[in-house]
Amino acid sequence: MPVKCGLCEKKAILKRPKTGDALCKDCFFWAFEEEVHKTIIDANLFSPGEVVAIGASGGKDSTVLAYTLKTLNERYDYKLDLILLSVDEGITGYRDDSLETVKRNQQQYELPLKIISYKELYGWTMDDIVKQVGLKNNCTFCGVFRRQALDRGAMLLKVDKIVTGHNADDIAETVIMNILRGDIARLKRCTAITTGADGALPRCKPFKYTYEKEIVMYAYFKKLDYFSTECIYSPNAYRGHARTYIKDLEAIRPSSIIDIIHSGECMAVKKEVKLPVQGTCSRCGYISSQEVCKACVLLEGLNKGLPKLGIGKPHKVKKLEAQGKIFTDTKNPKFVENRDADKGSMANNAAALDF
Ligand SMILES: Nc1ncnc2c1ncn2[C@@H]1O[C@H](COP(=O)(O)OP(=O)(O)OP(=O)(O)O)[C@@H](O)[C@H]1O
Repeated sequence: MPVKCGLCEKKAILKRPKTGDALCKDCFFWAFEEEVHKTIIDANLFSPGEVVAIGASGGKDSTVLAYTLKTLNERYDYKLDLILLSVDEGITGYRDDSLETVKRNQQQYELPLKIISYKELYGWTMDDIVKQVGLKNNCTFCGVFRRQALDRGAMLLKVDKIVTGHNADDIAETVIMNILRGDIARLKRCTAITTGADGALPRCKPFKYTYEKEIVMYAYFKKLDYFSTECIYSPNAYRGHARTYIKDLEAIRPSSIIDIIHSGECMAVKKEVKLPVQGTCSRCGYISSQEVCKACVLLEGLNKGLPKLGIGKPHKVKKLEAQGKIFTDTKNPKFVENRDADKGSMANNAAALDF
């Protein structure tokens, strides 16, 4: 006998990975969207009239996020101005193709789109960077630059908030990775649904409690147009291990993903523990817990042919500084000379974008 939908009389066509409920297509869409709505309302993510940039990579998560936010904005009259914001990292055969998907999404969802590139911001594409640094550490450059590029693009657009498609699996992976690395500062903030509310642009994750498998199912049954190829420059190996571990746990007990997020939320850091203090980068003005932000250090390394600069701990940067190989003190006239000589330096490129 066919299994009936748990919410209506229709035939069930799927079993929800998160709850195990048998549902028909329409009830699944409804349950999925309502859970995201509940997350948004419970966390008070948006206020009427806000301009919200959706970090759009063309992948499944951000495509489903754009579609769901547009649907909910209309259904519940959030009164948000939604904009798609894409970062072009300059990865031939990967990002150029996924950006074509975003351009189609722009037409399909009738949302404005802004594309900002590493080349215009930093003077380097990821293709150039990989040629110089090789495959091993390129994810560090890409991750640091993308984070900042999204903020810079959002500031250009004068938006109030950025939303990204980070889902429950991503957050659970990050909790595990931060535990394994003993990174208390990141552990403390990685489960927050909104970050950066205290200074820079707030960044929200409406899919914080949404399972990746359900996002894939939603995209599949809604026949959404998304790009599904992995980045050609090697997936982040360390995250890959955490991902496999989470998937194994999920297979044994689906609630593991939410349980790990809840555990992360419940962890408290003792008052005595010294945590990095958020300030601003003395070079580019971007938020940083160091005198010079990671993006500027990485960029300086690239421009000086020292690509390993900034990979690893800040004390290594201090050592190079002591040896006179780099200058991170903006008040030091020697540094200014060096910075001005840099081809495509952050300062020059940021100025071109009116930052
Ligand atoms: N190039 C980009 N431009 C704009 N936003 C991006 C870009 N890359 C990632 N993001 C944002 O960061 C989120 C997490 O990115 P991640 O690289 O982990 O990819 P993902 O989990 O495969 O997500 P997606 O399926 O949306 O690509 C994305 O959902 C998106 O909102």
